[in-house]
Amino acid sequence: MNAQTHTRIKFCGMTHADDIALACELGVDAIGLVFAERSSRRLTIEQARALRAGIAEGIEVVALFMDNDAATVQRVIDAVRPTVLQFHGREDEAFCAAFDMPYFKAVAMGGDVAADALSHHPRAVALLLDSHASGGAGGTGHAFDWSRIPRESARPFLLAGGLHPENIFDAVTAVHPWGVDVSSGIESAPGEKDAAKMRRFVEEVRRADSSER
Ligand SMILES: O=C(O)c1ccccc1N[C@@H]1O[C@H](COP(=O)(O)O)[C@@H](O)[C@H]1O
Repeated sequence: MNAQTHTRIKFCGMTHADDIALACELGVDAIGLVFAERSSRRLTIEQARALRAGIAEGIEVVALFMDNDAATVQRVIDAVRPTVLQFHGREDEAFCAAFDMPYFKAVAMGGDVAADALSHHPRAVALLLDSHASGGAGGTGHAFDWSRIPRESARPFLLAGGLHPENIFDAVTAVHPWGVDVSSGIESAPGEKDAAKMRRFVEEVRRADSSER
């Protein structure tokens, strides 16, 4: 039995104000804005500032970076005012912690997973387990083998990678993550969120939460 009754939900790669309004209405916990250079969901600072204005109070605003330089990260912090940073590349702990903000750090679960992978980045608020191999890029849209998640980890983690409305119930009931993070699984095309998928994703997480009580 899982003591946690509310799995946190992060919708990532939001690019349109009306999708953000729906995400807020659906009660997600966090909204991700992407600044990774090679992403089809990448925003300019001006776009992100406009979208940020539509994010309801109390919802975490997560700025996602992948090996961006420190000056870019600081510019985004100053202009967009995220509440959490997410580092999805090869950033080391000193880099991630230098901005003096809460952060999520992506851990590559797709290749050889080091036995102590979940003990890295002790200052991260949560680790984010994604399906890319070490050194590769995240946001692949593919799931990894969830049985690779070390059972003894006491760290909070967000499950990510290839989640969608059809597999999220199984994911939550099998893995009991602190939170889940989804991008392509609630889209109709890269960067284009799908309202029906967004709704079903949230419903399925809440159905899994109820079944755990
Ligand atoms: O969303 C992106 O475009 C992205 C770009 C570069 C690195 C990570 C990215 N997104 C994150 O990737 C995972 C999994 O995404 P998906 O659901 O499999 O599409 C998730 O943590 C996103 O935040």
